[in-house]
Amino acid sequence: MPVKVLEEKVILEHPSGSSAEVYFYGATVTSWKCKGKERLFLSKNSFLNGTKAIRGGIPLVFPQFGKASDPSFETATLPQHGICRLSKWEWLKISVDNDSEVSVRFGLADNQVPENLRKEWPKKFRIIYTITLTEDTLNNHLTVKNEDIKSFYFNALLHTYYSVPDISKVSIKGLSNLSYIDKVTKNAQVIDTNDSITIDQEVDRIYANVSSDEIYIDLGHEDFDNFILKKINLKDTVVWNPWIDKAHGMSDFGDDEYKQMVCVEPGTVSEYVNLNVGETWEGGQILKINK
Ligand SMILES: O=P(O)(O)OC[C@H]1O[C@H](O)[C@H](O)[C@@H](O)[C@@H]1O
Repeated sequence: MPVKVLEEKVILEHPSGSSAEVYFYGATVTSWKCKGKERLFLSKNSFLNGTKAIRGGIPLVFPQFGKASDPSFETATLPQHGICRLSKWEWLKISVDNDSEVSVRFGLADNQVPENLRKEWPKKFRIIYTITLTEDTLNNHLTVKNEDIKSFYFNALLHTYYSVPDISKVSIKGLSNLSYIDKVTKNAQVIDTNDSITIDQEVDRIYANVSSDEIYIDLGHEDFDNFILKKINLKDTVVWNPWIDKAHGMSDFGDDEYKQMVCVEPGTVSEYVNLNVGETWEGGQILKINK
């Protein structure tokens, strides 16, 4: 069977041997294996029982990235990163199943969000999340429909944790010579003139309005394929690694695990999308392994 529906998660299997796992909780993709290797990072300390957002894989951020800076804004009382990663999603079954791809769908409407979160953002909406697996790609596609009687604002982001063999060898290309907001130093605008981003300390950056739709994550290791990330209608990119002190401070993250991961997160977070009544917004990413 190319798709196994278990109690807590769905497993997609492609004839080539690639596979993916998606928890109903958060519709969080927790595993993507291809060519015999795990490509996503999932913390060994992550909660998987629905009591806390899953630490790893691809948590979904919506309708607020981080916390809103304006305390009077409509998303201001939501928890960090919003409601999607804290809600149990509906299984909308298999949409494609053939020799080249396996595709499944999950749904989340306002009335499926836990009551304590729903009251903090009482908008009517429906999200369809489509996950498609091929031999060497994973495609995550979101549609958000406004079913309210008023327009609403939102951020959306795919908080993707890549598994890396050694963070000191990783370089990220496609973001050089761009200004970013540095959340670590609280500097409003910084320009990195290096050809690529390397990580040897805590990194937490928001690159806004990135002109290229492709980002390359080079693992710098001959036994590991690199990644190409193609962004679809997601103009911003967040790069994050907690490094030593922040790693120690997270109960659901191993002290040394910062060496095995990097988050490269396409999203629309520098400005809110204003979605009119009855309208639908779409965005997503395609991850591809690349020699
Ligand atoms: O701990 P979480 O709520 O999952 O957030 C984890 C991280 O997410 C993003 O990458 C933010 O830019 C970081 O500031 C934040 O620390």
